Amino acid sequence: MNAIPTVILNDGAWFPELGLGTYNLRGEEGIEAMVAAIDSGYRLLDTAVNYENEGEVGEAVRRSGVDRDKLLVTSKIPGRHHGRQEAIDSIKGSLDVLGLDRIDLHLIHWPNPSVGRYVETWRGMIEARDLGLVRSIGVSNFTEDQLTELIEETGVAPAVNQVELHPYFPQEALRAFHRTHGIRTESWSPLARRSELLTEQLIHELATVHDVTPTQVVLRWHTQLGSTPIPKSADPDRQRENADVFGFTLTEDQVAAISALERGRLWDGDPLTHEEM
Ligand SMILES: NC(=O)C1=CN([C@@H]2O[C@H](COP(=O)(O)OP(=O)(O)OC[C@H]3O[C@@H](n4cnc5c(N)ncnc54)[C@H](OP(=O)(O)O)[C@@H]3O)[C@@H](O)[C@H]2O)C=CC1
Ligand SMILES: O=C(O)C(=O)[C@@H](O)[C@H](O)C(=O)CO
Repeated sequence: MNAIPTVILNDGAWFPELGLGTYNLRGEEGIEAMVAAIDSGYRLLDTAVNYENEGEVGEAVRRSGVDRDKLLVTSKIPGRHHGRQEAIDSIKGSLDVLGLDRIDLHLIHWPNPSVGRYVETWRGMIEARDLGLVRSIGVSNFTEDQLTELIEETGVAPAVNQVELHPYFPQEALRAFHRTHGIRTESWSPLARRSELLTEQLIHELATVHDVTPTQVVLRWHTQLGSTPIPKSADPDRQRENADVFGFTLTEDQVAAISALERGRLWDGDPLTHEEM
């Protein structure tokens, strides 16, 4: 398997082109699944306060035997912790639960526009970064207008925006905005949560052409769009399959054909209306 390549974020930090989602990976089984992923070459683990598994992620990092500086842990601030001081306190809480002395990338999980505190929260994140509690700061589920507001109010662009992105919802306009502002796109639910996406005829045809699996076609599409997918799998074989996508290249026409599967979000996760506390 080719090693997972890295890119450089707008703050100079390195960031993998593919990582592991950990939603619902919990307990001893969850820890073992994460350690297996790290053994297979994953270097980015994506968690959140609301996943209630930061403890498992920290334990997997310690058990893996891989140098801490070669691993990257992402966590996220929940809606109930919005506010400047609340954000700093939330990050300190995450560090405690993780049992780590630094979080590599911290995100605002959802903007929660009706609460109206994401700019204040962002100011707290900037402070936390300056205090050395987190290395990089970013957001999740932010729209173009909300990103613009953060940048205009604070002068600091997020390093990453983690958003719903898969062939059914390719987010072309938002990705173009990210490129203009040096924001790295990260794809959540990159496999569309194993919906019928993996049975699409086009995806199967391309898998045959490249002698890979349908899942690998989809994940390679993400990386060629310039986004970091974070597929979740509890299974070591599927984890290896998902990470082994850097040995073939889709043509531009093939990438465009996959993007043409667009049909919308998986569920009602529109950040202008969906809020999570
Ligand atoms: N910021 C946000 O608001 C959000 C962030 N996320 C993040 O994104 C991550 C990934 O998204 P998620 O929603 O979990 O969905 P994914 O698109 O990653 O799909 C996960 C599902 O696909 C299955 N799967 C994984 N690999 C394969 C494979 N090779 N073949 C067949 N099936 C496979 C998994 O099953 P199995 O485990 O059995 O392999 C699981 O059922 C989350 O874990 C979380 O970290 C997700 C949603 C929102
Ligand atoms: O997984 C996440 O990060 C979430 O924000 C979840 O709430 C996810 O959106 C979900 O599972 C909602 O059904």
